[in-house]
Formats: sequence, C-alpha cells, structure tokens
Amino acid sequence: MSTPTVGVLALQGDVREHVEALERLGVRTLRVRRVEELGRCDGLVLPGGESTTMIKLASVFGIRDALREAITGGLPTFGTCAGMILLADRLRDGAPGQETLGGLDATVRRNAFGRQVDSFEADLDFPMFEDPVHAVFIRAPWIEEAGPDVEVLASVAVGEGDGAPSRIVAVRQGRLLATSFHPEVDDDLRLHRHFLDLVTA
Ligand SMILES: NC(=O)CC[C@H](N)C(=O)O
Repeated sequence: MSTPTVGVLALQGDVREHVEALERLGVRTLRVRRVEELGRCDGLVLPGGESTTMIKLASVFGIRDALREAITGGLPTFGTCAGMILLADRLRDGAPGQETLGGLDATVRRNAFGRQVDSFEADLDFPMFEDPVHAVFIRAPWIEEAGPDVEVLASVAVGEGDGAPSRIVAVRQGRLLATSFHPEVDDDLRLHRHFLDLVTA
C-alpha cells in the first residue's frame, strides 16, 4: 500500500491529538463525519471523549450504520477509551439505552475504575514493546470478558498489594486495536505505529 489514509472519527473528543500523532508518523489523515469520508479510509481511529455523545452524533450525521458495517467488514480500527466503548460488542454500565458500534468480541465496563480514581497513570508492559508504555486513564473503561479471538495486550492492577486484581486495558482482535487509556495525549507513538502496521499488513 502507498501512503495509507487514516480517518479519525471527528464528531466529538480528542480528535486533534490523534490527527497530530498520525501525521507525525507520516500518514495521510482525514477527519471523518460523513459516509463518503469513511469510504476513503484505509484505517479508522475512534478517539477518546464521551461515548454517549459520539454514538448519538453518529446517528444524527447518518454515519452510524456505515461505521458498523465498515468495522465488522474488516476496516482496521483503533479505539481509545470512549472509542474502546464504541467498539465493544457488549457494554456494562452504559447510559440507559446506550448503543455501541461493535466489532470487538468483548464486554466493556464503562467508567469502570470508579469515582475515587477518575484519572490515574500507570506504566504498562506490552508483549511487542521492549519498554513499558506510560498510560493516562481518564474515566476509563476496562474489559471484563473477552472472546477467544481477542488477544490481551496489557492489564493494570487495581488496588494495592500482591493480591490486587488485574484488569484488561488493551487488546487486539485481528485488525482491531483498543485501549482503555489515551496514547494520543503522550509523545510516545508506539501504539499508533503498531496500529499503522495493522493498517498496512
Ligand atoms: N476519556 C474517555 O474517553 C472517557 C470515556 C467516557 N467515560 C465514556 O463513557 O465515553
């Protein structure tokens, strides 16, 4: 593939941060609000923000069903935080009646880390990176249950001590990538580069 075009769903959320990260990696970017724009993308980023607002706006802009079809049809897609919620086939603690786009065979719990720890940071090990990734979590979801084709990439311990349970916060399923945290707010481009490898594979 020559230089790929990667769209960022631009209905709400931290669109600019993703566009900048992708441009630093030398790909063509496109802010996606309409079905025609989606059709020009070789890959798609669903940004962090507020999943309830994004799914409503997707419906208002008439792009929701096209997004569903594109993602389940194999468009490489990277969802971060609210974007991970949008990718989930099954959602817990959604707003009443909240829908997702789906594609990722997983149950995602929204705002999972609770009020006390609305935001936190942690260093996470990934199998494909030598050094840990510094992860910023903001009212983040976690993955509660994942299907057989979902590969767990990273988990975080919740609470203190050796017995603290660990929660899944990054996964890959084929050409779908999802993180509970926001790699776009950091200078570290490794996860975006990893996603581009999935786009061009
Ligand atoms: N930082 C985020 O993207 C937060 C996600 C938000 N809690 C939601 O439900 O969509």
